[in-house]
Amino acid sequence: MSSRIPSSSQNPPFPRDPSLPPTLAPRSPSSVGLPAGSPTAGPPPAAPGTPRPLLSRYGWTEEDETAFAARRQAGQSPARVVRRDRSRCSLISEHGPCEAEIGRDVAVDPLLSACTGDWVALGAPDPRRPATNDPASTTVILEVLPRHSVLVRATVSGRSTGQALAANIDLVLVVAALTEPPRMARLERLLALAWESGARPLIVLTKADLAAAGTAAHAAWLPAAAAAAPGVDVLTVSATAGLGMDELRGELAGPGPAGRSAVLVGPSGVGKSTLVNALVGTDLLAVGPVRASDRKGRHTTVRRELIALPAGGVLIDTPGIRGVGLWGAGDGIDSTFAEITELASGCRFTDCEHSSEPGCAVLAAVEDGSLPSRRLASYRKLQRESTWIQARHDARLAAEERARWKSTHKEMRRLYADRERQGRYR
Ligand SMILES: Nc1nc2c(ncn2[C@@H]2O[C@H](COP(=O)(O)OP(=O)(O)OP(=O)(O)O)[C@@H](O)[C@H]2O)c(=O)[nH]1
Ligand SMILES: [Zn+2]
Repeated sequence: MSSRIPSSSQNPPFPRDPSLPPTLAPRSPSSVGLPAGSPTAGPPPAAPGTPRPLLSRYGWTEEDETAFAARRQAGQSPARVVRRDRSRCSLISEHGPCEAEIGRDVAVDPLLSACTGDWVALGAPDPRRPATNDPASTTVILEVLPRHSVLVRATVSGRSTGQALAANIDLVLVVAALTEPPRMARLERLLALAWESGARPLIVLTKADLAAAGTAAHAAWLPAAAAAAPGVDVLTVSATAGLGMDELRGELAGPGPAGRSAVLVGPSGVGKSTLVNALVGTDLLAVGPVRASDRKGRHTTVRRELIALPAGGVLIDTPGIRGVGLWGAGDGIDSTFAEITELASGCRFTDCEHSSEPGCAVLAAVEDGSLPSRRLASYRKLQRESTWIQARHDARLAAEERARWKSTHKEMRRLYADRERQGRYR
């Protein structure tokens, strides 16, 4: 069996979600209960405070339901984004999978627009919009509900804005292989990103069957993890041998009925896909049943990026998360380097950069050996990177502002010219 999850470019069939009842085929959006042009249409309102059984497997809580009560009254229904495409999303609604277009009131900023893991309000589209034959246009994402956490990356291309990759996550699984020597700087970068998201990082050391406790590789890792991530839990697992997997399942299932939502980050080859497959079970790549109506398989939707796990909890695995850069990770860096942040409060100058300033408590700690100089160097490097990305972002905002003014001026000049002409020829 291959341990690899297909990439979206391979366009595999929509994998069946093992958490769904076998009879629950994906429905057309109209079966989500929201016929077009009928703003009050929708599923019968639930008693406030009653979570929907299917959505609760995806993390919807009673508190969420209570907060949604007014929207329910207005005929809207909640859903979670399973995958974001250009102008639409694949979602899990309380009746099963569906698709919906992103409404015109949803922000276009990639930082704020719907991303995998977002909870959204579904409703009927704007009645002023021309009707189409596209079934996804009969249900629209009216709003992205407030997030409790979001993993953001700097966009890789020319545009220097942040891009939300995964929302409403509770855990960031920072994955590394015990068979490779610890790479501290990489670990610290991923931890900064994790803290910045608002979720809790958990270090997962894979391939324990190849580097069992007592071996040199194993022995190097635990102190390294403790030094790079003070206070962060470390789990040692082997997906292939089943070691430590129950603990991991327990972490994902969490204490409550809704489970935890987790994303995986880590370099290529450390065993993320193998981990996903082991957690999800072999069902992940199975093709759904053939539709009775037209005997067609479900070939429309590509890879699902948010999966409810059979043992509880939700796993988010989007291609974009695998190579993340930092974005505005100032607080995340401070959490990752908590001991430096604490030392810095003892520096003489509040804007101390801990490079050569007199009275620098951080440099003093390096001097007396209580702070490894490697740790300070890593901190500085991440700070520089984060500052650079922020500056690039600010520069882009300034350029956009200038462009807006330019076009406003042009428009005003045109208006004046028009008026002048009209005056002249009146
Ligand atoms: N022995 C052993 N091999 C493993 C384990 N987990 C993964 N592997 C192997 O490690 C290799 C890489 O695993 P993947 O799951 O593809 O790694 P990945 O992190 O998903 O890599 P990318 O998809 O490139 O990001 C594969 O050959 C796996 O079979 C494990 O627990 N034990
Ligand atoms: Zn200092």
